[in-house]
Amino acid sequence: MRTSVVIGNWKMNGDRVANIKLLDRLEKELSVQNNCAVVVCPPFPFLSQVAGWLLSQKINIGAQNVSAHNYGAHTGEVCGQMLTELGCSYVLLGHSERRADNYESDTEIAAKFAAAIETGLTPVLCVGETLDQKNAGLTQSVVTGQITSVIEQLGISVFNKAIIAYEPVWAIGTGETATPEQAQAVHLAIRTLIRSYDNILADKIAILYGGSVKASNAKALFSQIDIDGALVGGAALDADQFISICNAAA
Ligand SMILES: O=C[C@H](O)COP(=O)(O)O
Repeated sequence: MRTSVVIGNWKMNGDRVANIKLLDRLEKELSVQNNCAVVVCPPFPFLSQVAGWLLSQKINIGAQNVSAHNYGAHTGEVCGQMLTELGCSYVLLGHSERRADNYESDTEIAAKFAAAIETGLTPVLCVGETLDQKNAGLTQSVVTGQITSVIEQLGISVFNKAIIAYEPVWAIGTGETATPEQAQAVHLAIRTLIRSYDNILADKIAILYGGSVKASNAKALFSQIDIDGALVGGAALDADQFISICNAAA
């Protein structure tokens, strides 16, 4: 039995007043179960505020990015040690918005993955195909390539302390969700890929779905055997929605 994980990616949203309103509701109303880890990933400037507010520790904190480097002359970067010092235990890596907006390559993502592991953060490796790739029948080869790139650079064992999030790019922020069956097929392919390297790890690793997850579709997605939770964007900013999604996963 794998532990479910629901991660709220706030992306570049929030302000100090709205954050408190949202966190206050989550702290009061989330009945976190042992079989479901809940994580929120605010923008860097709010990490300290969020860490100071979440005193019950039933909600974990993640960052949306990390530098591949340690301390030093890397202007504008934030290293893993700084994130752990602020209370982060997770970090999103390779989100499609960073792959597109910041031209992050698989090689760079693997370097960040290594830095995350070294500093005690749990990397959440985001993978997924664009609409053109989907229409060309390339979904599984794109996703396999993105994961294999990390395995080839770092070895399979780093995935013992990692999460994979399948996020079809065409479903992100569009309101269009992969059907539970479509998502399950890709999740199974990912687990089969991991199984080809390590059978025990394949049964253990959490594979999350992301892409327009909401209260109304969460239960059906989570009913699929290889969907272990969600990486939630827009709905993570709405307390009612996010709490419902967490309840559906628990
Ligand atoms: O990181 C979250 C994903 O990009 C999904 O975003 P969304 O739920 O707004 O579609």
